[in-house]
Amino acid sequence: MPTRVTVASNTKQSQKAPLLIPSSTSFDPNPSSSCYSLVIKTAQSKLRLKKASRIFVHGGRELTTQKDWEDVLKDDVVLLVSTGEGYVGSRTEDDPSKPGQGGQHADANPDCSIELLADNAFVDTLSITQLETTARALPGIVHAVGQPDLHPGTKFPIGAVFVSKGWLHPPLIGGDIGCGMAWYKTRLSRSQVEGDKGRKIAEKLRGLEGAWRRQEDREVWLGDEEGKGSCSAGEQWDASLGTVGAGNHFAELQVVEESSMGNPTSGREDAQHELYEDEVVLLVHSGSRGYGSHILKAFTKEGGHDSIRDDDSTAKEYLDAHDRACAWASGNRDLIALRFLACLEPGSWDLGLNSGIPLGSSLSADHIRQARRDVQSRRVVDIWHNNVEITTWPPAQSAYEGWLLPSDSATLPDSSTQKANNGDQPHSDTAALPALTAQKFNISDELPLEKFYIHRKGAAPTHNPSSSKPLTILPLPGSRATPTLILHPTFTPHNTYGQTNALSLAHGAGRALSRAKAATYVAEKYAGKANDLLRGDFVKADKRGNKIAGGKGGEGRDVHGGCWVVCEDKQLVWEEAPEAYKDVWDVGEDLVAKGCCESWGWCRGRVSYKVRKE
Ligand SMILES: Nc1nc2c(ncn2[C@@H]2O[C@H](COP(=O)(O)O)[C@@H](O)[C@H]2O)c(=O)[nH]1
Ligand SMILES: [Mn+2]
Repeated sequence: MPTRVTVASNTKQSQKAPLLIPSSTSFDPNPSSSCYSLVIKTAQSKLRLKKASRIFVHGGRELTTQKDWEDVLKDDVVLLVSTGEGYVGSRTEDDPSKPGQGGQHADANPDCSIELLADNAFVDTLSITQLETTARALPGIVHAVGQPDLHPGTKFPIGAVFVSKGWLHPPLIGGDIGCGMAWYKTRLSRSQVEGDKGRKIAEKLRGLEGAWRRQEDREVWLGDEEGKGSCSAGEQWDASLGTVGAGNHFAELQVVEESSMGNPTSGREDAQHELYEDEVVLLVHSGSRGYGSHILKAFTKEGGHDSIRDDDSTAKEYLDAHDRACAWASGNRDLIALRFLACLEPGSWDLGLNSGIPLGSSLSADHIRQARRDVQSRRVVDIWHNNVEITTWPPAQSAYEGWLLPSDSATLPDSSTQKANNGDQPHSDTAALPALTAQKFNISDELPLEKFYIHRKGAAPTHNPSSSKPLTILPLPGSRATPTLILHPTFTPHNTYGQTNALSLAHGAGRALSRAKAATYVAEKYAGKANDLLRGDFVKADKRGNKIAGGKGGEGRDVHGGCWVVCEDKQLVWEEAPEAYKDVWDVGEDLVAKGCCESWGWCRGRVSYKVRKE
């Protein structure tokens, strides 16, 4: 019987061709009638790899000897042909915790389904290779999704989702466990943040970098309502609670420019979880600061595990630590919001200011808990985009039947019958869930009990993981000077009720340029103008709300539409420039076209806070 294999390009693994290798073909690579020669010829003729010379299998093993071919050649194996370059993808061959044949983990699933949700959005081929190799090489992956914001990471792609069975993969979640985004309503009006007012507000954003209050107070902030448990990580890590952090974390004041959610006076009971035109909101993007990477280190290489079998006791330990970091990150976003609100709405949030209520004064735990409740009463939605979620799989159609179909979008459901959100936990957004669906939605009755794990490596969930109920809206941020779209997740036959997109959406526009490339390109383009790039009047909004950079010859062309940026780290000014990111409208359109969501409006950033050196 001939052996049925796939010959694929090592650098572009989606480029492939089937090949039948006759049983008489020699495993010894030297003769011209060898398996090696046949595969090389196929790569040359079918994949146009004229200089084809080396062959690998997933996991990185190179086929150079007769023994390699004997070990590896079997039906359905994928042979990756290189034109001299090394293996592209994650290597498993050197890792003793990953037994298997031919460098492939025994539980790897080379046939796992892989969806790429990008048609319009630019996607770097390296990220597609990373997506495919990760999906096929890591044990237990059953479905992988490249969101339209997919872009290359150090080893794994960002903007990706991996659903697994039997295995947990802490490195996929990465160090910023629980990173995510939360929107909060403010009482500011559009006119208070537009134009030069934005600059004045940016000036007011001070006292946001240092530690917040005392460790006892932070522990209460991170505690439960009864004061019985707390996700405090200890003083070392809690000291950074309430700070935005470096990289592309930010807290941004935005104006809702367009919304299809009516207006607050239309009597909606659950207006907290919807956004209306002209509202001014605060979008907070931050995670678990140093705490998450401390956890990752403890559970990876030095700790002896990269991927963990879910029946291993370490799996529970990791999940417990992960859940704490997620709760910590959520508490962090709430505290950042409190501190910002204290600057923005003076008088009401004194606990947010380190100078507001003297540290020594007796402050009851109730006072702190009340402040957290008050912040949560402003919270529209809070999501984690770096996390692992336990789920049943695939999503049951019946669970989402009756949920908004695209054609229903004009008529939003009456929320008067919906459960009020007391804001006591993240993701508790059920606002526009139709009463009909709310009654029908009983996930535990419908789904098999097998456990799967959704690993989100920079991807937003479509639902609240605690209740499994769909989220009403969630943010799709572009960059510090481009819009944030308001997405409404959908579950229809078009996206197989959330299976296609692995119950997830893009978490941002995603990088078009690596940090290194952006630093060189943007720094050159705006040489000597780092400070101008932070001015709201240096960039101009086009009709879709995207800003056209002032740049050479266009300096200071515009006054309206700009976002004032606080970023006292020059390197970040370059690395985080809007030019470094994909077009957020392309990303949104791809998700809509794939039936994964509807776009319900957009917000324009007016003041974006990254970092101050104080
Ligand atoms: N509205 C803003 N969006 C921004 C800003 N900086 C980055 N971004 C977007 O957020 C995501 C976050 O990605 P992550 O992988 O770091 O979690 C990123 O893809 C950008 O699209 C900003 O200042 N304002
Ligand atoms: Mn993030």
